[in-house]
Amino acid sequence: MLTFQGFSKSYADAPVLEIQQLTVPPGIHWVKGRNGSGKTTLFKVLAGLLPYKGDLFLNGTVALSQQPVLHRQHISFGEAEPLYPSFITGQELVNLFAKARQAPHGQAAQLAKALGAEEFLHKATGTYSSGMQKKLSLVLAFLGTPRLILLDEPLITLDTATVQAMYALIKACHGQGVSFLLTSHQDIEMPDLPLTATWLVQNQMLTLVTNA
Ligand SMILES: Nc1ncnc2c1ncn2[C@@H]1O[C@H](COP(=O)(O)OP(=O)(O)OP(=O)(O)O)[C@@H](O)[C@H]1O
Repeated sequence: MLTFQGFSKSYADAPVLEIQQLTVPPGIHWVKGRNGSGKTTLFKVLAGLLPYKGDLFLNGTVALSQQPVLHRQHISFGEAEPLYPSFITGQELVNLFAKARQAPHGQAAQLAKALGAEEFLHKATGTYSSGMQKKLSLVLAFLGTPRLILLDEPLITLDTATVQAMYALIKACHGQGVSFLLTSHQDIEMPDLPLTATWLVQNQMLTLVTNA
């Protein structure tokens, strides 16, 4: 699903990630690592938000650095602590993302309903609680037809019902061939999620810990 070749990421002269050759297969992957190990940096690179060296391929063919439009259509990213311009409404953001990602008709409303966001999307995001911002970020992450969804700390600030709704969405998308990379500091039980593998970001590398 995701192939790294001679990949590295540094901030100024400080190396954070160095992955010479690695292929992550399709599926649902849990990415673990200590604070500051490089998980968010990895996700931001994969989401096309940060520059890097080397090559990254999605499904063997899409070279992410050379096909930025396809890249953003195929990989979406839900940030750990999303922040939006306070004056814009959730619905305006949803409409923007739906258009940019060519989301199927009706998908945005379905996602908003499933994640319990429909009752507040008409309000400006500056009025949202952190849980409401998180729900909006999940709606945006699932919009369109991404092949890989990156969810950084998806559990933080979500209530129990929304966590279950998110698991159901992950499971449904996985059934349609979508892959996921998830991070979490909480050792949570995910009995309903068919986890493919667990990875560790450590010493600048991404290392396989367990195959499910
Ligand atoms: N914008 C930046 N400029 C310089 N260094 C940065 C920047 N962002 C992150 N770093 C550094 O990169 C390293 C990895 O940070 P990153 O945020 O990716 O870690 P993380 O594994 O997501 O951590 P956490 O679990 O605490 O969220 C850290 O040493 C951090 O100080």
